[in-house]
Amino acid sequence: MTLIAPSILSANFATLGEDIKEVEQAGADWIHIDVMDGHFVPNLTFGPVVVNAIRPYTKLTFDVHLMIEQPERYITAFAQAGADRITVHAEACVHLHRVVHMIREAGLPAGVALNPATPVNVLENVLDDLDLVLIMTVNPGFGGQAFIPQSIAKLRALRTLLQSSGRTDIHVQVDGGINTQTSAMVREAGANVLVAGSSVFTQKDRTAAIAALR
Ligand SMILES: O=C(CO)[C@@H](O)[C@H](O)COP(=O)(O)O
Ligand SMILES: [Fe+2]
Repeated sequence: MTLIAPSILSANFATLGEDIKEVEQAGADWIHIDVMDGHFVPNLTFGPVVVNAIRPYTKLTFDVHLMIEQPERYITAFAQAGADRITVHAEACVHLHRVVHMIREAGLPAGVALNPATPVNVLENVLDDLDLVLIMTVNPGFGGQAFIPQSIAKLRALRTLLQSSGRTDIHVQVDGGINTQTSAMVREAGANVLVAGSSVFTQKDRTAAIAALR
């Protein structure tokens, strides 16, 4: 089954709670929350205070995508603020194994994200502890960018790695440039969790937008 995770990066920040309720009613499975620090990526968004503020608006899974350096400094704070799962970037962690364990010790499923230029083999030694792999299909930092076509070959390489490791149960998430055209391609290549920002929030009919992606 394909899960759709609207990214609130493309929501209206002045009415964030209402936008979240609206996509929940429109059929969203998870709410994708992009945290950016202006260092790891050239953009700034929000921290645990905002996650805590929007928590009462939905019971949907809060899928927190940390695009920050040294994410280990903030795992506990996001867990306490209401994150249901946390994904960190392999490129942002000197001690990736330790950070993955910190997420699990906070009681949450752990994800690792890979930038477009990072090969899937960096996951080999942490795969046992993962619940999700996020293949970035754009360079992280902004919504509304074009899907990078090489991502398809990378998804296939990930599928081969998961099969050879006996971990076909791991969620394969894609993020960036997912729309009605690219969703079919990434699903065929093995993705089962589709993050979508602009292709959901720019549409008036969000129920139709989510259904079309699924
Ligand atoms: O993590 C990110 C961007 O770095 C995303 O989650 C974006 O929010 C996706 O936006 P669209 O490409 O779907 O507009
Ligand atoms: Fe994201």
